[in-house]
Amino acid sequence: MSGRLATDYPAWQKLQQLYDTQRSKLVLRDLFAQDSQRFAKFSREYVSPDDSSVRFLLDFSKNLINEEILDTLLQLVGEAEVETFREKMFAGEHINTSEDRAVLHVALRNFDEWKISEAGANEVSGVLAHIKEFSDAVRSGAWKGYTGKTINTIVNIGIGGSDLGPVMVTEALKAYSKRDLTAHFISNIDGTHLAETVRLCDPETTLFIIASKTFTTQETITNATSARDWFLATAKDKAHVAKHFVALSTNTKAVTEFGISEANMFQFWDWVGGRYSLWSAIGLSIALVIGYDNFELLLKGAHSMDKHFRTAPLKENLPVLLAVLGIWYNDFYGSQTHALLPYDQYLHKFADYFQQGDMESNGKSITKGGQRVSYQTGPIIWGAAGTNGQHSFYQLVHQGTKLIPADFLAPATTHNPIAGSKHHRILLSNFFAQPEALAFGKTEEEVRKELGPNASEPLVKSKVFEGNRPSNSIIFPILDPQTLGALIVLYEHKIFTQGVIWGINSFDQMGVELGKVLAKNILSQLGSPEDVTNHDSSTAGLIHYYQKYRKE
Ligand SMILES: O=P(O)(O)OC[C@H]1O[C@H](O)[C@@H](O)[C@@H](O)[C@@H]1O
Repeated sequence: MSGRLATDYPAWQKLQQLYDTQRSKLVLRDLFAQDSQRFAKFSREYVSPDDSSVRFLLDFSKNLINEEILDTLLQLVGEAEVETFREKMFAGEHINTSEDRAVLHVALRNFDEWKISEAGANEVSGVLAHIKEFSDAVRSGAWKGYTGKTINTIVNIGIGGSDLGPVMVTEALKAYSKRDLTAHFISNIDGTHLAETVRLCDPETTLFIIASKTFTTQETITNATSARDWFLATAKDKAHVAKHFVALSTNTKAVTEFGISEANMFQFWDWVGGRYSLWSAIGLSIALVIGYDNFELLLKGAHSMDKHFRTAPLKENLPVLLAVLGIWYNDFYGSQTHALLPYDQYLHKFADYFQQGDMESNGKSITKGGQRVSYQTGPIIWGAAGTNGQHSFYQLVHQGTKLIPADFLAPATTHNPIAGSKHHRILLSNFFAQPEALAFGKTEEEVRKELGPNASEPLVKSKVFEGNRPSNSIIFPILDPQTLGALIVLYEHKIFTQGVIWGINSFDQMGVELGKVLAKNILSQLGSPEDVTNHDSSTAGLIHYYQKYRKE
């Protein structure tokens, strides 16, 4: 029910009891030793309901759970009415209550399969056709710049959801990219980002894509204006802007005021949240880089996971399973963070992407009913591609004082089988070894045996790995567009499920709005020290120091 506190559910109380009474028995070494069927019980294979070549294995057996705990976690999903809310989302009900909006990113990849009556949902295929037509024209060379040259560079200017999805996906699917089309992404308002990027561009062959749902975001509009100035410094005539600037937005008025014609605007709708927008017109840069057909496959893979989420029983439902495992650590073990650790260089932006996806969605402390929650909500999401992380932060994950649940992801087959796939075998041996080491550690006895009788006590102790650190492992045949689509949606619906259980609105971002307003106020006071008013002494002191030393 909207606004209910998670602690009100009987299953929540039972989970607390289970945690209190069974925690000491939840030792992975013992759990595996006692049950030869543990892997079979706690792993599931996802096979796309639309294309059986798209599949992956989720192994969640290395979690601190038993069947009773899993059943109770799933009971919680039932009591929180996740399935009812899920149907409300798919039906286009306004589940984003604070903004009175539908949450329909699922409609963007629906290919008219499910009937969705919300205004705009029937326009999706038209925008996809526009994306296809335009991306084909640029990629084939038919679209020319103002001097008749072919476009060989695209620059996406956007921030947050209008940047991270395209960045992550174009990196993830680089193996499918058109290698003679270079893609850059400018997001930061720091002029360095723009300056260093345009150094690499030729105005005659560069296409700027201004990506902003609202078309009012200060960073994006400022960057877009400066990019246009840079372009016009060479092109001179404003009429040439039409061949080099397109916009992705819901705000036609602001786009045309900026000087981009409606014909070069790709629409989407207010029911697409920024962090869920890569499936919309915001994905234009993806279609340009990997081609429209591959973009469509990405959407198809996403839709298949929507279907799975909508139809699979809770116990088989992968987003639901990931969600409840997360809740178990976040709310009962007190874990503050969750690591995403892809063993695939192409996925090196995956954790960055879900940092926004998860933390902007579930970083809330007020329920939909307006009550302050008395429990933990969204975790801190972080991570890096393996094996790099192993040589930086894994030490703490293995032997530090914190419990850090982690998801390991890897492809069975690499796109780059160099040295006869030797690299990939080494990579994957690490992908298998790390969860194993985290789960089972190394006992004092094992260390003593290894070091011999003369080893000092402190050395022995320092080499003990307590183990019992939980993880999920996800392994898929190869990172292709459909699989990537499915993996992204796996996490999207995990986030959705958790948000419903916590009773929060996962689809607004009021915390981001405050920062924007405050910065605008300060910007108007930066001129001279007398203008700096209504601040605490710290903020005023910092601004004064800046005013003293700036050179412009
Ligand atoms: O696409 P826009 O409107 O420029 O917004 C960019 C970003 O702005 C804010 O940070 C938030 O609202 C994000 O969710 C959004 O993705």
